[in-house]
Amino acid sequence: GSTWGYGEENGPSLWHKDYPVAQGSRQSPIDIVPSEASFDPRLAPIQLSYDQCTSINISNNGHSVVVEFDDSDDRSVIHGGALPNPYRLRQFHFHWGEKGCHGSEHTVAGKAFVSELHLVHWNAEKYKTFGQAAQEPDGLSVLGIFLETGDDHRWLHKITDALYMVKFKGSVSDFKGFNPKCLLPSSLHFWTYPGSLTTPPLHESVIWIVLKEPIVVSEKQMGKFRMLVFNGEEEDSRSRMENNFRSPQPLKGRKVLASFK
Ligand SMILES: NS(=O)(=O)c1ccc(C(=O)NCc2ccc(F)cc2)cc1
Ligand SMILES: [Zn+2]
Repeated sequence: GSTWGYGEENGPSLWHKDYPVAQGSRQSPIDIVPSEASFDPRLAPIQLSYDQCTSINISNNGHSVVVEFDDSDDRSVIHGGALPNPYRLRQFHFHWGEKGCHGSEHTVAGKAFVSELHLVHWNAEKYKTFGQAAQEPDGLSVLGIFLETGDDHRWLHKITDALYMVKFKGSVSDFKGFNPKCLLPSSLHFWTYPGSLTTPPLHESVIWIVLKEPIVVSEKQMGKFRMLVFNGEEEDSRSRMENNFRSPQPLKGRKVLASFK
């Protein structure tokens, strides 16, 4: 089909036809091999200054569920790691699999998790707009957090309770007062490497920061993500939103740095 997706006809293995950078030298996600990552003591700890963050809405963009933030000033930023300066929080979204299967994008020594949360930030100190930053090698930074199944996550229900309002592609709903700090694991130990957007246009503009420690959510909570659909309300093709992940891409000589021994 004309637009990209995760199906047989428009999925990741076909994206290179419209987006040749799909076969580039710094594509994401990757398989992170801890034993081959280099501990770098110069990496600053990750700091998330999200206390003044302003969430605006939650929406279904036909590929994932996205919570957007007001990024008109530096009220919510990430800094540390290998970042040259603070990067502004713009949105977060998830990637997940089907029931009982894996759905993360990054893997750790070949192990995939049930889902992966991406907190997307951009270098507003250097670039005027997100769109411009998204085309620059140091323009974006995405914080990746793995989700594994176990007990209910005490705060994730704030998101899963809102999913029924954005079942169909193109639906948007108010979503104010949500601080994603509640979705962080206890340790901010991370790996970092230069990569790309994991969906088209696949721009090679992301400094990835992937947390080692997953957060725990219940299978029931994950099930609520799977009641979303890729299609719009008026379309007759009904397809459950699941397996919206790209698989690991070639490392092509990149070095993965670790913030911990
Ligand atoms: N899964 S991920 O975290 O890697 C990811 C993050 C953001 C985007 C995005 O903003 N796309 C729209 C877009 C892309 C480039 C632009 F220039 C403008 C909008 C895509 C993928
Ligand atoms: Zn993502």
